[in-house]
Amino acid sequence: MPLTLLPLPDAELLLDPRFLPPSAAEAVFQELLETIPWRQEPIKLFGKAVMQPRLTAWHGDPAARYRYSGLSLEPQPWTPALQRLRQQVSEATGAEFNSVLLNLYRTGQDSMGWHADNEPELGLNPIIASVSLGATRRFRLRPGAGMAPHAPVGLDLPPGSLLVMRGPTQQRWQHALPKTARSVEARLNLTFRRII
Ligand SMILES: O=C(O)CCC(=O)C(=O)O
Ligand SMILES: [Fe+2]
Repeated sequence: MPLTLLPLPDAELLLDPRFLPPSAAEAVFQELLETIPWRQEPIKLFGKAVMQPRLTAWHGDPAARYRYSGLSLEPQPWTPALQRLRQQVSEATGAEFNSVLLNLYRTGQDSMGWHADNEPELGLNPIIASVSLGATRRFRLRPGAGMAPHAPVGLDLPPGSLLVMRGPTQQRWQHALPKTARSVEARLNLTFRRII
């Protein structure tokens, strides 16, 4: 299936809900669960170290160093599964990526708060390609500071889906992966990025 442009003002958001066929999505989900060195990292919140409510990993080319919420992350090397996914994502988007941030949401209580991926290392209008595996969770978007009001947007991201954020999306919008009270299995998300 092709990537389809979603109608959101001041954003370029494209979705292919079936980027990977179900069997391939399930296979790579299991492979990543078993082969990625998952860690729970602290972040600094108002000067205090707090554990992130999810597990993470950071892989990429050796030069793709990244500062994220007060952490300086050294990338781990590409694994065969990550290399394959990077190649497939590049073919689908026509873009090159030198790193990938992985997030593992173990239960509905794991989450990611409101933010924009607007770190200087990503450049002004970055392309970020997000692959989702495992349980379907709802991804949310809301206008950033200084933007015209807009109702919050919710997007269910099924396993094997590819969501592309590019153009002004990170300058104009924020996104989050909220907790859910529903009982859900683990979800794994990969955001392919280009660190400049
Ligand atoms: O889990 C998701 O879908 C979002 C992850 C995200 O926003 C990020 O890694 O910056
Ligand atoms: Fe993000």
